[in-house]
Amino acid sequence: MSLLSVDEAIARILGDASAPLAAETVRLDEADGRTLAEDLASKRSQPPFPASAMDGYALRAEDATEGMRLTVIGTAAAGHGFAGQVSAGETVRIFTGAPVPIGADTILIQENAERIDATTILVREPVSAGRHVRRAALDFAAGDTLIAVGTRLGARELSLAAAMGHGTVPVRRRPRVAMIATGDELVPPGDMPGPDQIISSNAVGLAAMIRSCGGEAIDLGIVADDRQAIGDAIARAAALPADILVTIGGASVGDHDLVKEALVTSGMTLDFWRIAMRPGKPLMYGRLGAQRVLGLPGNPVSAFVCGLLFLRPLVHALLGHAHGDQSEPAVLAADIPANDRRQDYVRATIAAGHSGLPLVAPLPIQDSAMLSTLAAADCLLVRAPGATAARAGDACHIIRLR
Ligand SMILES: Nc1nc2c(c(=O)[nH]1)N[C@H]1C(S)=C(S)[C@@H](COP(=O)(O)OP(=O)(O)OC[C@H]3O[C@@H](n4cnc5c(N)ncnc54)[C@H](O)[C@@H]3O)O[C@H]1N2
Ligand code: MOO
Repeated sequence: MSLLSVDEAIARILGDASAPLAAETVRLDEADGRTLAEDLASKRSQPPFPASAMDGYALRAEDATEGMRLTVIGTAAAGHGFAGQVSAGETVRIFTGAPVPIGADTILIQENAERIDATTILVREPVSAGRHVRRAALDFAAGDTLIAVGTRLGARELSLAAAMGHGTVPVRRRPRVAMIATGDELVPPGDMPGPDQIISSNAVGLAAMIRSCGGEAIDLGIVADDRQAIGDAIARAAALPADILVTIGGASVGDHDLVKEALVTSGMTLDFWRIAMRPGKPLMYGRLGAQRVLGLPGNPVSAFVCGLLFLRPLVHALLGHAHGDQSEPAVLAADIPANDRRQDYVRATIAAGHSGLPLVAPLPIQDSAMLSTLAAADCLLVRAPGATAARAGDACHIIRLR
């Protein structure tokens, strides 16, 4: 049986998400992690006036010579400028952030001024022209485009947007991802499993992955391995305004693997099922109305790796981000055997290498049910289909997990 390659599967999924979701306007305090939908230009200049960077005295550069006595004619504080003008032999007491008064062009820091009496100071050290004055628009000017479309907004961009005069920003709508876990054996996290049962661990991890790449996760819970129950859950999901439906488990060939059949009965157009990948072979993709359907295998590591390789790029594509190769070069720390026809994603640890490249050691057991090794891994070592045996010191490629 010839299986679809990982690259072809990614291309098919992303080909179905060529247009990003619509934009919406959100308040800045709700915009953390959102993707900017338009270039953002500044509504104002910063600072809007020449501003003092220090506490001290505003004066004219030519008066800033050692031993000079100056008359203090007023005070300028942040938020309270001095209305008058500074002339020869005059100074204004000034504080950090205050507008530099007209006529003054230099700040003498207070450590270098001696207060002689209530209205006189002595310049103790000379200061060069323009010192400690932030010119108007030093940071940015009105009209400057400072944050590019497609930027994921974080702490730095949000502060900048606020300073630019924006109270709201246009962002891409968050891709909504509904999830259904299937399996008679599953109980929700926190519940005590009965005999023959295990805890449904995949959805909570996938939800975290979805949120961290900019999507919104809607967990529809656990559904029994029953045609009717799965069909009902699919109908509930299809009625939601979700962009992606993720099913977990029941994707393989066993008698209880009913998800594909239930989806097709519900009207899904199947694009592909099963790919040349380990873990993750039973991956499925299709369309159910407006929703893209990603059928993930139930094995916890398979579900996670398929989430990383297919769901994350899909969410990114709906946010308008270009898809790039997630892998990077590394060096093997151990000999590894030849690969078969499936692209392998091997859990591995990273040590610092002499060449500057990460030195990668595969973990000894690669069972796709083992979450402890997934959590212990620093990266996935990517092995191409048909790759020959490789030796310690050989080049390789990894996808970082941390
Ligand atoms: N005869 C064959 N058997 C299997 C094949 C095959 O090609 N021929 N493929 C294997 C591969 S590869 C995988 S991966 C699994 C995937 O199977 P399913 O997607 O049908 O998953 P399930 O059978 O429902 O579950 C597999 C395993 O994972 C556990 N599971 C399921 N859901 C969850 C969840 N939400 N949280 C935690 N664990 C979950 C489940 O209990 C099973 O242990 O099929 C192989 N079989
Ligand atoms: O290839 Mo399946 O995805 O575990 O192990």
